[in-house]
Amino acid sequence: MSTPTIGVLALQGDVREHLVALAAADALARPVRRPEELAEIDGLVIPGGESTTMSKLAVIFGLLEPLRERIRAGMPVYGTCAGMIMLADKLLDGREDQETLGGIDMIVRRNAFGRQNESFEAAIEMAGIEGAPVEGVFIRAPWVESTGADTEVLATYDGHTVAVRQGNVLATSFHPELTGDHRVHALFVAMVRERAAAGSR
Ligand SMILES: NC(=O)CC[C@H](N)C(=O)O
Repeated sequence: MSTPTIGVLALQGDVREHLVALAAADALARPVRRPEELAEIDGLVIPGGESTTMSKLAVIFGLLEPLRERIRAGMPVYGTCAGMIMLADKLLDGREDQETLGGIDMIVRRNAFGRQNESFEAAIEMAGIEGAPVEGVFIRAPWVESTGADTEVLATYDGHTVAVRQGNVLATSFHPELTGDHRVHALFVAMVRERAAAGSR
């Protein structure tokens, strides 16, 4: 496959950092704000930021249903922090009217680490990432409270699940886009390539 095009949901949050990390991991990266733009991408990153705002803007921009549809149809998606929250089938401690896209059979607790410690860094051993542990940057981060049978736990910290994958959907509580280490983005770009290769077979 030629270089995959990967969108970064650009409603709110640390969009620019993801664009840089994706480009470093050999993808064509572009911001996505409008439903029409979904037709042009092979995969999508949902950045960190504030999930309540992102959810509100996704409704206003008419993106909620189109995004849900693409995820159901198998488009690879990677969510960091607020992005992980957006990918949860079920959410705890969300705002009452907060919508998620879903995509991973898991229950995510919003601001779970935040209650203990607003932000911190920790070395994270993550399945699928070779070599040294990933530097996990946690900022008012969620954790995964429980997962369904088809959801793979890729990493834990302090007994809590902080990285998961279900099929084509990947999520981390932490922010690899802030560290200059592009291995997690490279893992996601490989998922996008695999999916595209399977589709063209
Ligand atoms: N760094 C982050 O993305 C924080 C997530 C934020 N606490 C939320 O609920 O959306």
